Amino acid sequence: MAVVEASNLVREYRMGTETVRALDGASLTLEGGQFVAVVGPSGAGKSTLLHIVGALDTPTSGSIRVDGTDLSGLTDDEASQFRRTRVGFIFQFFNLVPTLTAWENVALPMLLDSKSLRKARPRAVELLERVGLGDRVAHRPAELSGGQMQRVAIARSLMMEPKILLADEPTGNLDSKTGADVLELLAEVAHDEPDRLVLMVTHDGGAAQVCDRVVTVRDGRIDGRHD
Ligand SMILES: Nc1ncnc2c1ncn2[C@@H]1O[C@H](COP(=O)(O)OP(=O)(O)OP(=O)(O)O)[C@@H](O)[C@H]1O
Repeated sequence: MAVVEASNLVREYRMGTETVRALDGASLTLEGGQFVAVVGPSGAGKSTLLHIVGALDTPTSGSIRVDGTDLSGLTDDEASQFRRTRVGFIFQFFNLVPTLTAWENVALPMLLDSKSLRKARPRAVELLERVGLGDRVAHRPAELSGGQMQRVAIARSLMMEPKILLADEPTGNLDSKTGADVLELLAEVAHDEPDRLVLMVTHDGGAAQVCDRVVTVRDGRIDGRHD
């Protein structure tokens, strides 16, 4: 079963009397076990697409199913539960909590799910080992490099074992060597589990080399083949 099935997505934003069409009939089907890059000109609708796939935004029309769930039918509470438990998010500026250690940041999704942070420690440490940071579990974000902070964020995105990871410009704040290492790690993570999909919006020219598929968004539509 496809992890993402988007059909004819339209997203309009009202700006006073103007209407901006961020997505204009975007259709896309993505299977798991892949690392997919979303590229395209600035303003094309890439982030809007990613936000709809992550249930952070809802389309004006069209249908979207992610990991078997029809997102258009969710209440606000169900959408927030979906985001917390079924999707991992990775951002350009890492979004780590500065006062928490690396392992606490990784374990945080469990706390939000009413589980104790301490109980989640073994799994958080295991995930930090997985991303090459077994010797940094007690460091706070300020004591880590940019690349290390992004690795912590990747470990955190895996905490709830989601089938889909969404990354918005994950290398945008890293130098090219560190960025290449992070792309390599994301590719490994996508291939670790047979059904896992890593979907990444990027302007990084190195992405095409490590990604299994590159999807181009132009004027709110997916260019070319979309199945
Ligand atoms: N919340 C919003 N309110 C109004 N317009 C918006 C909003 N979000 C996005 N847009 C508009 O929708 C269009 C698509 O934006 P989006 O952020 O998806 O593009 P993008 O391809 O991710 O661009 P970039 O590469 O510059 O990040 C743009 O014209 C943008 O100005």
